[in-house]
Amino acid sequence: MEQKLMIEGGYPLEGTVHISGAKNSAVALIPATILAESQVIIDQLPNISDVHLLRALLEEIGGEAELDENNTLTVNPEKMIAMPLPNGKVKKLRASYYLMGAMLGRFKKAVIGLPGGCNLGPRPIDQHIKGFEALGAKVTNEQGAIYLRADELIGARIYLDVVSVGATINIMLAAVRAKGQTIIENAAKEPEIIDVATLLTSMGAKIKGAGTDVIRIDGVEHLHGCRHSIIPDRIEAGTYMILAAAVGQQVVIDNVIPLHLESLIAKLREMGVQIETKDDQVLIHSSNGPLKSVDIKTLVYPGFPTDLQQPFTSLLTKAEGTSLVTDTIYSARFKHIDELRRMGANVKVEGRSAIINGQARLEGAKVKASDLRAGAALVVAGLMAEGITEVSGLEHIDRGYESLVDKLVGLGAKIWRENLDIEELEEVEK
Ligand SMILES: CC(=O)N[C@H]1[C@@H](OP(=O)(O)OP(=O)(O)OC[C@H]2O[C@@H](n3ccc(=O)[nH]c3=O)[C@H](O)[C@@H]2O)O[C@H](CO)[C@@H](O)[C@@H]1O
Ligand SMILES: C=C(OP(=O)(O)O)C(=O)O
Repeated sequence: MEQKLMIEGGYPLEGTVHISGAKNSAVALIPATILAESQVIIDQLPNISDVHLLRALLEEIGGEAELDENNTLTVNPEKMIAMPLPNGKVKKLRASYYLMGAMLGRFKKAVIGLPGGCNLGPRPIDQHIKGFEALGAKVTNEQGAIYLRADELIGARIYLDVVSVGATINIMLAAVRAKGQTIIENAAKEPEIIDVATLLTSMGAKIKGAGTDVIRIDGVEHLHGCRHSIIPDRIEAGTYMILAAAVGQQVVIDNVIPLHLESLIAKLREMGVQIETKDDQVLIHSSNGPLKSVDIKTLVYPGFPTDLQQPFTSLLTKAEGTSLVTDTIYSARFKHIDELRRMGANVKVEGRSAIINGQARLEGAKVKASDLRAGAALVVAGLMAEGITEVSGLEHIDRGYESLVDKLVGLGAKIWRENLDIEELEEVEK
């Protein structure tokens, strides 16, 4: 049954919230297991729909993949085959494109339907394809599916024209099984890339420089099983930090790597939020006075993450003064703005920027999450607003936030799920 989120705003948050494993790592680590020749175990995966879909995709290609109640995934990749996946589950998430690199690496061929995921405007994969071609693959697009074939993969020097997390990881997945050395120049430096490189290295791959903008990979003939523990989700952690800054009294964000969130911490401090960092915790204290407006520009890591732009915009509706939010990664990532306006926010979008006039009095409304982080933005707004906010489009939020309701209830929020009524179901089906 389709559901909606109900939020009664105005209750302060207090307590500790535990952060799950990183979605944007998980969605690459799971396809990476295809490359091994024996059992791979990944601990602490987030319990989210993207993980369930990818687990099921591993079974579709003949693997054994079991997720237990502790969110540990055990994959036996031995019986996997190069099954074409032109349609179906691959269309439901963006990260299914990692099956291209992993299957190309292992089987030297793959057929993968063009990926889905959040609709943030165009999400090209030309740099992934450029990389696969440089390694010797023939790549064609036939009726919405990408066909990849190679007699053999041979290491190459690949310069990325745009810094891309997806292309960096995908090329790495194929290159670990290529002959000779691959050098990825202008690589992305996100922590999730280091996490994937750590898993591959535990499997026997030879990778140097992950986390810098030049990655060197010496291909190997065999990759073996291993056990890996995923990094914490910096975007989930950042979302709770924003929530705590918006409506928190004293909130401890537990299981986080503060270094991964330096850009957000700096911006929150600039707004007047009091933050303490420990080894694996961030503490947010309620601010003494009103929050100050700030400008943000999303950039590749270690810049301000595009995935936190939307929830951060909700927080800025509360700040004193005018803020400017510019998304240089996804210039159309502003579908949450109309919904925030319905709740009383004074925001307008001009080109790739949103201009936010602060100190708005938000009021509960019926709103729709158009994508994952738009959903997070509406949860922040709903908790700040007076009255009840109803958020539909929950399937987007469930792609990326494990136990959102339970975690927020644990902090004292009034939030619950309800089934959609018949009229709302008809509206969804239109
Ligand atoms: C650099 C960056 O912030 N990446 C974010 C991006 O990753 P995601 O992997 O989706 O995007 P990429 O990092 O690959 O893309 C970064 C930029 O390069 C462009 N591009 C990408 C690949 C390509 O072949 N051609 C091309 O032009 C994209 O349109 C985008 O403007 O969204 C994810 C989900 O929201 C985030 O978790 C990532 O942190
Ligand atoms: C947009 C996101 O996810 P995806 O790229 O998987 O759609 C996200 O994590 O914010």
